[in-house]
Amino acid sequence: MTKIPLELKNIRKVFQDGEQEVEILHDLNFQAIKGELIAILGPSGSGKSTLLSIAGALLSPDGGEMIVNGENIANYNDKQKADVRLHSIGYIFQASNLVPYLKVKDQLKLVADLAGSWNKETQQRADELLKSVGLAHRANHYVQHLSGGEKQRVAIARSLMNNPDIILADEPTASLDSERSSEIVALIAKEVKEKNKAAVMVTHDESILSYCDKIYEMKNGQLTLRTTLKTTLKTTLRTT
Ligand SMILES: Nc1ncnc2c1ncn2[C@@H]1O[C@H](COP(=O)(O)OP(=O)(O)OP(=O)(O)O)[C@@H](O)[C@H]1O
Repeated sequence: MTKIPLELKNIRKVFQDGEQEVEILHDLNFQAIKGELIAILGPSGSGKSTLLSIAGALLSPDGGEMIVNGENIANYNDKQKADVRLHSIGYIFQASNLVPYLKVKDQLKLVADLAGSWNKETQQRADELLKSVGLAHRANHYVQHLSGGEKQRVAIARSLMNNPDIILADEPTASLDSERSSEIVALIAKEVKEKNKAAVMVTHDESILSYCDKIYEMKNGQLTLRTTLKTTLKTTLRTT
C-alpha cells in the first residue's frame, strides 16, 4: 500500500499574545496525497503560514500528530526533523530564498551537497530539472541577474532536487505579475503531476486556483474544503 506523504491529525497550535493564549490552529486535520496540488486560502492572520511551518517540520505543534510517509514525526528531535526536511520536503518561498552569490546550477548543487549526494546522477538530475523549468541556458548565470519569474523557476527546480515526496509553497507568486503567476503555478502543477509529488500552496491569489486539485479555506483554526468545478466533475464522473 502506498503511504500518504503528509497527514496532520488533531493539530493544535497556541501563541502567547501578551497575557493571553491564542489558539491559532484548533484540532486541525489535513492530508496531502501524491499527484495533487492543494491550495490553502484564508484571511491574513488566520494561521496559514503557521500551518505550513508545522507541515514543513519547521515548527512544532502543541498537540496532534504530524505524519510524514506513515511516520509520526511530532516527537522527533531536531536532528531527526532536519533529516526529514532535507530528504522528504521541498520548499518554495515567496521571495524564492536563493543564495545571491551562487550560480543557478550551484543552488541545486547546494541542497544535494547538504544531503551528501552530489554525484554524476544528481548532476544529471540538476540538468534535467533546469531543463524542465526552462532554464538550462541559465545554468551558469548568477541568480541576482535573473528576473523574479526566473528566480521562482530556480526555486521550483531546487525544491525538487532531493526528490522529496512533499512540496510546500508559501505565496510562491506574491512578487509576480499575473502572467508570470500563472506560468509559475502551471509549472508547479506540471512537476507535481509528472513527478507524482504531494504539494501544498498557501496563496491569496484566486486567479491561479484553476491549476489546483483541491482548495481549502482556513477559518477558526481549521481547514474547510471548498467545492470546485473540478472536484464536482471528478465526483460526478466517479459516481456515474
Ligand atoms: N511566533 C509567534 N508568536 C506569537 N504569535 C504568532 C507567532 N507566529 C504567528 N503568530 C500569530 O499567529 C497568527 C497567524 O499567523 P500566520 O502568519 O500563520 O497567518 P497567515 O494566515 O499566514 O497570515 P498572512 O496571510 O498575513 O501571511 C497571527 O495573528 C500572528 O500574529
